[in-house]
Amino acid sequence: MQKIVDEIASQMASKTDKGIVASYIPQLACVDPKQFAISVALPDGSVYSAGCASTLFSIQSISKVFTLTLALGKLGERVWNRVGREPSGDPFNSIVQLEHEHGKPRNPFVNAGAIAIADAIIQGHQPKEILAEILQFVRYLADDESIAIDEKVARSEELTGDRNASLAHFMASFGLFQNPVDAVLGTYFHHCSIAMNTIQLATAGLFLANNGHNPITGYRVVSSDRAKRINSLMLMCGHYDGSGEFAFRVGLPGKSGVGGGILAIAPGKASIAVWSPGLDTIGNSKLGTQALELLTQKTGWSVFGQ
Ligand SMILES: NC(=O)CC[C@H](N)C(=O)O
Repeated sequence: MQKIVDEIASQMASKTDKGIVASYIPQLACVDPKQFAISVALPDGSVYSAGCASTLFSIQSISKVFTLTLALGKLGERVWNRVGREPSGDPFNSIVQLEHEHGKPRNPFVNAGAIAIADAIIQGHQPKEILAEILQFVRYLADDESIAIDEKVARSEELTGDRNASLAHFMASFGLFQNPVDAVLGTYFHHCSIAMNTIQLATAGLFLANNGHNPITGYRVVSSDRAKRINSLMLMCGHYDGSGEFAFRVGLPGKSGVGGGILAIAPGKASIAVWSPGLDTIGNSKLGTQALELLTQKTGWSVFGQ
């Protein structure tokens, strides 16, 4: 495995088109687009990495996998009263579907869906308490107490978050929110601003590759049935309107973030984190996708067959 990840990192280093760094969140535009990292965590707890695997990056929408998992734990099937489970076929921050579908987002991974999930998990608590709980959950999954929120990124998102505020207020106008919109948005912006490296992220995803069981701590995080369902949502919706292309090229459940990270799950085999900040036109990591495509070609990992 070490040889495979080393080969992938050296092939990615030679690519000239590394995509474009997200600029609508100004703090993300400051990141050097030449960076690349990959970590592959196996169910026996071993992790194989190449590139700048200990460099922290903004996990952005990958955090939506963790908040969905928490929401399912707190609300069970009632989560599906708040969000659907269908691919949107629209950009992550699109507002059009929301009007047709009376304020209920298509899935928990588009921005509107994740904002609705943030509202669902606050349950009358202070946003600070919920953020502490989200962070504690991610630290537990990654087995790393050092994971934190990048306050500069959170502030940058808040200052430029008009689109997300529009989505939130629009949903609230249907009477769907249980908490003040500002509290919900603050929670959402902050969980998107969690900073992690690929080693931590690949480790945090292991429960999804291991039937809901965290092989490092020995604890069950979710039932195997729930892990299967989270994986299916990642496959169908994890890359927004690029989900079909990602399934076609990579063949694994995956969740991307505009920070350039992708968490991909090969059920029963591995949890993989890649990071390269340059994005394609849809907002998914350009080299990250290419690296995962190469990895699945080399390993034969795919949920669709060898
Ligand atoms: N695709 C993403 O990673 C988007 C998340 C980002 N925080 C936003 O709200 O726009």
